Parts: sequence; structure tokens; C-alpha cells
Amino acid sequence: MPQNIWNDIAAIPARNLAQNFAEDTGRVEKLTVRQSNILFDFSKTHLDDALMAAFEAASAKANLSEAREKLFSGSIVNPTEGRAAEHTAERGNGAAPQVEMAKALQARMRGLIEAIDAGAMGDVKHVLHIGIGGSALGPKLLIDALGREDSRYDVKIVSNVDAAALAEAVKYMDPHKTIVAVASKTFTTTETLMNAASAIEWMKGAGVEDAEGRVIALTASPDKAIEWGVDESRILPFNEAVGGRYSLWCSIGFPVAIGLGWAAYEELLEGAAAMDRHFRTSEFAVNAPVLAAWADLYYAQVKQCQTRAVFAYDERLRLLPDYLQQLEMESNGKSVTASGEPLPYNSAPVTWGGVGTDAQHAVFQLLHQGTHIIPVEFIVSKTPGHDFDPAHHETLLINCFAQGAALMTGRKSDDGARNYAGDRPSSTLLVDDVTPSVVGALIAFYEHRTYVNAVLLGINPFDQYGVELGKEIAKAIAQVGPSGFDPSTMALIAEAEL
Ligand SMILES: O=P(O)(O)OC[C@H]1O[C@H](O)[C@H](O)[C@@H](O)[C@@H]1O
Repeated sequence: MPQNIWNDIAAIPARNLAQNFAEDTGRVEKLTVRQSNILFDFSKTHLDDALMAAFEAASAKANLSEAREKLFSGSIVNPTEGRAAEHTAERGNGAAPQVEMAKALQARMRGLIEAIDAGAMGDVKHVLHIGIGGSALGPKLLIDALGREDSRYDVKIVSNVDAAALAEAVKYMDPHKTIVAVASKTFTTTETLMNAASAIEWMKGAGVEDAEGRVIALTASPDKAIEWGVDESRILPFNEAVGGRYSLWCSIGFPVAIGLGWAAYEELLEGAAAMDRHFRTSEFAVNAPVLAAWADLYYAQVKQCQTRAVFAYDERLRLLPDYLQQLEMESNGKSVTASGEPLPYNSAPVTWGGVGTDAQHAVFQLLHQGTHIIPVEFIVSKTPGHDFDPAHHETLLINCFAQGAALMTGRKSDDGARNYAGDRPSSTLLVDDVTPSVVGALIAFYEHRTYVNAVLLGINPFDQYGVELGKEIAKAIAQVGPSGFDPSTMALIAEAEL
């Protein structure tokens, strides 16, 4: 991707949002996509006809159509690790052998869940899922979003190596009625294996016989799980070519499938599959992930925005920003192109966010009047997730729409402290309800948007070497202690008496 692509786009005269709306009465319709019971409204972004044409040209130069097909056909899209990225095959959209493999492994998972339901592991009430990063964030989001009313088991997810998290999770669990799902693609992750060992100790300490026999491994490295002590019959493997942060669709989704039931899990997959089909077959100008990525790139590259903010106006989706932080920042926070050249422009902005309306009373001041322009994304549901007075939900929706309007229109005042400049961009995703199929589609939308961003930036979104150095230094500190590091680090190690 030559650098002048952004220069070409930057050369297009900037128009403000008010002008865009005044000059194009069809703007809302043009920039609205309806797909999978989600309405995507991009009309409050600065995308206009000229910018859309420029991004269309940039996408052609970046071979986006070919890149899109490569993703679905199982071609190598992760060149530094020499492999495909086969998460879409988990929902039936991929190369035939991978789709077959995914189906077979999902059937294995279903078999184990049915056996547990039938009592094969005794009287089970609690599922303690232990994993971190991509092996935790997806299940955490889904259980929190969809398992509030209907969970068949009490599912808790523990990630942090700080065992205060484990202590909190097991506080109200009966160790005799608990199964432990150890989720790790590599089955080498320190935090996960340490927490898993402590969970086994917790069960043993309570007199559980054969505590090891209550462990299920969710992994792409079954040999490592066997080595660690899990019996082959309790290992749910998945395809190595599914990246950690794209793995909730396969056996990493075990707590979702067992907690919400198989039908809900299938709805989740089908929701994602429908979004796959939309992304794969729609023209770019009406393609939700593509339009979202174009707007992302306009703000990150042309407007030099360093962050983007996501606010879920729905308590059920409060963990969505956390999930997106890994998806977007671990995928696209890179300094080199896919072929290893230094990246001559910005990579992904920082993703951050929170839950509305809480965030309005905490951070929105800066969004409205700060010197940084921050593209905002609102996600809100037409249907409430509770039976209280409908006034709650109306207030939630009203506030969500009011914030987008206020950011865009602003309000002039001679008093600087009371002036709202306006022209601040946002997009709104209005979902019919927070159901497994909508959440599946929503997550697939974000996955594809992240991929489109990467393709136009010319970077590889599927590796994450940036996380390795810190792990190596931690291992060295654990092994060697306070020697051979910089003076500050050595002083800290000594002070903490490590
Ligand atoms: O699933 P695991 O192999 O245990 O890996 C868990 C996580 O740790 C790593 O550090 C990566 O940054 C993540 O992408 C990954 O999801």
C-alpha cells in the first residue's frame, strides 16, 4: 500500500457533517446498512460520495476483493506464521475440509456436553472456565450478554494470574459439583496453567476424589494437554489455524455451548455465518464491515485520531469494549507491513469505551469539548433485557441518540466554556435484541472490519509477536532473579524481595 493513498484521500476537500446532510437528502439511506437484525448507521461519519469513491479506489489498489476471498478460501493470510485464518470455517464458511473438520470437532463437543448433561461427570452445577486473552474474553462477553436469565449451569470465567480472581469465582461454588474447563490454544500459557493447577488443589482440598478427572481441556495443542495430565477423552481440540482472538466459535466456546445450550450456540454460529455471507458477497459501498473500516481509516489516517471509543448502551454488552480491545489492538497494532517493511503511517488507533449511560457522567465531557477528536460508536438494542418499567429502556435509547446528535450538531456559544463545536463523528448500531444470533453477527462484523482495516493498511492482523518480549523477560526474572536487567527493574525486583 503506497503512502500516497492517504494523501489522495486527505486531498479531498473536508466537508462538515451539517453540510453533508444539507446537500444530500438521501444520506441516511445511503449510509445505512440493515443486516442480521442490526441497523448500521454510518451517516454521522464524514464519509461522503467523494470519500467513498476514494476508498473504493484505495480498496481496489489494496486488492481487497482478492484478500476477502483468500480469507474464506483458507489461503495463507498470516504470512509471518505461514498459515490461514480459518475462524469462518467454524461457522460453515470456508474451505470444505476445514468446514468438515470444524463440524466434526463441534460434534465431539456436543457429545461431551450431552454426556455431562446426562450425569457422566456426576452432579454438575458449576463450570469454572479458566483461560486468558482470546481464551477468555469471548466466553466472558457471551456469558455476560446472554447467560443472565437462561444459563443451564453456573458458569464463571477466570483469567487473571492474580488468584484473587480465582478466589472470588469459587467463593460460592461447590467443589464437588464443579467441572473445570482449561482453555488454552497453546496449552503453555503460564497464567492459565497456574490457575488450573490451583483449581485442582481447591477441589482436592475439599476432598473431591479424582479432581484431575473433572478437568476438560479446550485446546489446539492436545498433545500438550495430555502431557499436562488431561485424559484424551476430555480434550476438545480445535484447528490450529483459528487464531486465539477468533476462537470463541470453536471449543473455546465450550462454556457458552454448555451454559446456554446447543441450540443457542448454533444460533450464535448462524448469526456469524450470515454476517460472513454479507461481507463476502456485498458491494463495498453497502457492506457494513467495509464501510466501518473506511470510516476507521479516514479518522486514523487522515484526521490522525489516535483513539476510537465504543459505548454499549446496554448492560448486557458492557464487556464488548474489552473484547474489541483485544480483537482490534492485538490484530492491527503493528509497526511493519505484512512483508516486514516499516509501516509509513499510523496503525490501529487505541480502542476504548464503556457502558452508556454511565460513561456520559464520566468521560463524555472530553468527547464533546476536548481537543482530541474521537470517533464514537454507539451500540444499542430496541428491546430491553429486563422486565422493569419500559421507561428505563426508553431513557436509555433517548440518551444514546441524544449523544450522537449533540456530538454532531454541537451548539455555538460566545462563552467558550459553554461552546460545543460539533461536527464530531459517530456511528450507531441499533440491534433488534441481544440474542445469540445478533451477538454472533455483531462479533463477525467486528472481525471482518478488523480484517478490512488490516488489508488496507497492508499489515498482517493474525500474528501478535508484540506480546512475546514481556513474557520472555518475566520468565528470565522468575529464573534468574535480580541480575542482568536495567537498574530500575533490578531495584523493583529487590524491593519486592522476589
Ligand atoms: O490460548 P492461549 O494459548 O493460552 O493464549 C492466550 C492468549 O495469550 C497470548 O499472550 C496472546 O496474546 C493471545 O492472543 C492469546 O489469546
